[in-house]
Amino acid sequence: MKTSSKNFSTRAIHHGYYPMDHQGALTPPLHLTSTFAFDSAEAGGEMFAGERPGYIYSRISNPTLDLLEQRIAVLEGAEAGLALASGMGAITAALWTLLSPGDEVIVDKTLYGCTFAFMRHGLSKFGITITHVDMTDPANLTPVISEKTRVVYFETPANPNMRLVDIEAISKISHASGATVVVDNTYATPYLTRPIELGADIVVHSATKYLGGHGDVVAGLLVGSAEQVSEIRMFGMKDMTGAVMAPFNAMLILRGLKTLALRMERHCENAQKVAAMLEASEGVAKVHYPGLASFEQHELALRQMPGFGAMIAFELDGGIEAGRRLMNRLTMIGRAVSLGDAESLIQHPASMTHSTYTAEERAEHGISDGLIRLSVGLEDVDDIIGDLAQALSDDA
Ligand SMILES: C/C=C(/N=C/c1c(COP(=O)(O)O)cnc(C)c1O)C(=O)O
Repeated sequence: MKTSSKNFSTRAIHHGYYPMDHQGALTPPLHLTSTFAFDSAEAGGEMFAGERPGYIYSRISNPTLDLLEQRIAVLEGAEAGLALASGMGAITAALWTLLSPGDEVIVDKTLYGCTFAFMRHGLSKFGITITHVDMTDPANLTPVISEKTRVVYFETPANPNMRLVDIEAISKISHASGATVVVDNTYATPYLTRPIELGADIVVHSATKYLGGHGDVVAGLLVGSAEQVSEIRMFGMKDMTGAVMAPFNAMLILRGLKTLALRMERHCENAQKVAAMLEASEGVAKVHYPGLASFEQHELALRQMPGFGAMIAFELDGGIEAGRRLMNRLTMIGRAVSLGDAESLIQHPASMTHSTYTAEERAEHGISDGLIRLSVGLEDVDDIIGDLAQALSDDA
């Protein structure tokens, strides 16, 4: 793996916190408070007016969340960050803030199921036009984007079929037309890709996944310019969604970030071996993993990702029935949605995470009925491979 951004782990562990400012406490204090007292009535009024810094109410800001927001911003190379209740909270708070009736959003052909539902069945109820473009070829964006395009949105790699989007190329075309580029960086994490450094404006995360990394919290994060983040905080989060992260969850994500680099190294190392084993296995029709030479966008993966992540999508010769048999035969790998946990997880997008798409929409958006999604965990890779091999063997 090529080196990631400089001092990534050191910043993930130390940035923004000095123990001697907190009675020497090595671990940052957990501010389990919903509200904050004011020195005086005047001070309170000045804080509400934005004339005096300070904390008012934890639906607006909280010291524990502040530290997490500073850390994710520095790791993503952004000016500012915002902690929210979930990935969907981050996505919806950003888009409710950026969009008004009559605006258009251009999205890639493949999105996580609930993001797709929010765009297609949520925003469209309020006069926002959603247009899907196959962004694997940036040239497809040029004829579609217009002065009405407020946001260009995509995931890279995309959940669940692993499509990559060239962040730099799409950002150039989007900015030439005055659109804001929002990238969902859940699959890659800032350890493998920093969209802001490649020209994107806003990055959103389901921190539930790799950033928390232990399957014990639902959370969201967002980074961007100080101005954009402040606007999303005070409008999209405080008023439009109320999607506030609990301080305890912020502490869990802060802890997850400390080992993110370590975990992504092992996740990637395991996934590369698992992808190679699947590709060589009888009964496996196709494996979609950016680190395989056979991956359609392998060249872009080499250019955009120093490591290829730990998500694999694959299809079996026997279609979904064989896929179900495989999943049901596994003894260690968990049959569960979500991803990025220490535990390896496997699921069937068409009937689970992407069941928000109709069958026609799935076909149109590159989510085949036979596709299986595997989140490669941190177990010993021989055990992951062994579980898959025994589950595949009875079908071979
Ligand atoms: C069950 C959840 C899955 N995903 C979620 C998800 C979200 C939404 O993130 P919250 O679940 O609201 O934290 C946003 N962006 C991406 C690329 C995601 O994969 C899943 O796929 O298995």
